Amino acid sequence: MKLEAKSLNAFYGDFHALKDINIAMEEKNVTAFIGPSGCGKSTFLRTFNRMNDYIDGFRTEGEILLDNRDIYDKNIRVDELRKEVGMVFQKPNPFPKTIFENVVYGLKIQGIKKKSVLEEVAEKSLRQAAIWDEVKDKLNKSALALSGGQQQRLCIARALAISPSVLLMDEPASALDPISTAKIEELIYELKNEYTIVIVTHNMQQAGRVSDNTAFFYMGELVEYNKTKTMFTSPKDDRTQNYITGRFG
Ligand SMILES: Nc1ncnc2c1ncn2[C@@H]1O[C@H](COP(=O)(O)OP(=O)(O)OP(=O)(O)O)[C@@H](O)[C@H]1O
Repeated sequence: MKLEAKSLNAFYGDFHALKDINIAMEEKNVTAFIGPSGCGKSTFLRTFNRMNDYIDGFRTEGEILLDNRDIYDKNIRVDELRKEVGMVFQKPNPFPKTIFENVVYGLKIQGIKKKSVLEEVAEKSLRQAAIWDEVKDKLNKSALALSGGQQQRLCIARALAISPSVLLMDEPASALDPISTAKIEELIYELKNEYTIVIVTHNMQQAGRVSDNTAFFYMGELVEYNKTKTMFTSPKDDRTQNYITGRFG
């Protein structure tokens, strides 16, 4: 699915957090959002599944389009939207339930009860998230007993189980060790064959490794958006150059 923002402004009360953002992200591609702390990356990411709706005083102007549909239109059902646009957070957040119950959670909410269907989707999602071999013999054990890296892959499996088209990832590897991080990065690379992925990251090397395109944000503005290779070798804006060479942020 294609993701676009047109003249998007976002506010937390009086604070203008996103300023006239225009961007079109390609389908089945990985887009990385980079920029110094507080520049609006997470705010922008969360507009794509309307996670900011829960925040008092938050409002947007302009459009966020998912395959040309404005997701802030009043006819859009947010629960339907979230089936299309899955999200993985910075800290793994499995529910205090079994591994199996975690993966099938979204399906059960949708009213799917048939055991064979749940088992099939659980296996498929856990395989896609590259964690099946590690958990297949303990599906009925608590998810909280898994390592941090395993929990994060389980959360990715949980997001995939509802068959989204878009996967939003907010610093999905920042709480993980290098080996788990490498696994998540490989996984992102695999998943882009099927999903449109947007990842927020503070790690320039990671953006370079996993993304096709990169968007650099600074103080609520989208400063530069380009192919990742181009952005990292010949940034157009001085602010991008300073950031990617580690001069600030
Ligand atoms: N719930 C909120 N209420 C008020 N202001 C907020 C809220 N969440 C974020 N902000 C402000 O909006 C701006 C953008 O925050 P955001 O979390 O999107 O930045 P970020 O680039 O993702 O930062 P980081 O890299 O540190 O996670 C910041 O100035 C922040 O203080």
